[in-house]
Amino acid sequence: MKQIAIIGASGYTGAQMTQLVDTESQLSVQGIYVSEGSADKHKPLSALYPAYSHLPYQISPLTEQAKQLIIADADAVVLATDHAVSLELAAYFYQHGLAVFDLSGAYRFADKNQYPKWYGFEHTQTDTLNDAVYGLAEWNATEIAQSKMIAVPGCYPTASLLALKPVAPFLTGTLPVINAVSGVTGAGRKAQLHTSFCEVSLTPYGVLGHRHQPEIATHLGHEVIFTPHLGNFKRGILATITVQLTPDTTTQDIVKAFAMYDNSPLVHVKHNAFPKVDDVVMTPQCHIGWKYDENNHYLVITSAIDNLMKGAASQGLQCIKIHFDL
Ligand SMILES: NC(=O)C1=CN([C@@H]2O[C@H](COP(=O)(O)OP(=O)(O)OC[C@H]3O[C@@H](n4cnc5c(N)ncnc54)[C@H](OP(=O)(O)O)[C@@H]3O)[C@@H](O)[C@H]2O)C=CC1
Ligand SMILES: CC(=O)N[C@@H](CCC(=O)OP(=O)(O)O)C(=O)O
Repeated sequence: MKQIAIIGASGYTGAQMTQLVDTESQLSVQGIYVSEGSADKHKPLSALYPAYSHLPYQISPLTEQAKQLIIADADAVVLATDHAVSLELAAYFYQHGLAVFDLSGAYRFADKNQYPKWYGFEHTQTDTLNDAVYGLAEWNATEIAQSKMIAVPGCYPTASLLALKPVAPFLTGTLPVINAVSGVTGAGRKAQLHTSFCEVSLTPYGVLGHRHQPEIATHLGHEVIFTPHLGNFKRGILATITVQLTPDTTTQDIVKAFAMYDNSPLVHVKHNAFPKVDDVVMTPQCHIGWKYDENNHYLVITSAIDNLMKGAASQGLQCIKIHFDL
């Protein structure tokens, strides 16, 4: 039995992670935590999320004493916290010998020079960063098994990379264009004006400047144009990607490329049929649909995930299971 501590458990991804770990027979929740000064400390999780009334967990403040207890009792820590919070906590628990599964972006770039521009901080934890691997579960299982420092990918990068990586060998100099729409839970639980009910209306944001553009480009090995949109629904991401392939690429080449997912139970690929967000909401799955025009060599791929599941918590759980060989 592996003991998992979940930090940031009152937030959307942390609460989802708690529910997922609770259902696993070989995993146990060591404890669930928020910041020391949190308004939610000492509350039962079910007080925040009545849907989790069957879960017995009480939220604890992450005091010095709680950290010592985690180090003594837990095998792994899930960080469902803001990037700047994860930056410090990941290094702290990793250096104390625990496996760390960080849902934030604090360890997703190997190059520390990327962080000031995209995350607004200097990466001060270079020893831990050097050992970090990117937890794209279907692609990096060997690395995830071998390292105790796993940077779980972002939600948009997960949807985009699962769709694009199989066809990477056929890309040309023309940049793939990714248009993606996310549900509002993607922005987290804390109140913000732009995610309040009366303000949300389908719109692009972060145009030519979102931090997931370099994350996708880095882990694809090819520059991309990425435009995220906020949609007026709670959960889910739909990314539609248009890409020009080399002139000798055939439909059969693409069929073969996506066949790499034939043994991946969580990725479903269809030719000439496209997914809907509702097909994947509340599931750990990624659904991909594609169509190719052999005359102009343009491929359109659509990828759908639940941002809190395959885009965060359930991919984190996949990484935990790969890492501990469960
Ligand atoms: N939402 C999504 O779809 C996705 C989110 N992510 C990433 O996952 C992380 C969590 O996101 P999300 O769940 O949406 O965020 P939320 O804002 O919903 O939750 C953040 C959690 O962190 C806690 N927290 C804040 N400061 C500290 C601290 N110093 N110590 C311990 N706990 C702290 C908060 O509680 P309190 O403030 O009360 O202490 C809360 O429980 C972020 O890095 C995000 O970028 C990644 C993929 C998808
Ligand atoms: C709708 C919305 O606001 N989405 C978030 C992405 C959430 C996510 O994936 O966070 P990471 O940065 O940890 O990957 C955003 O665009 O910032």
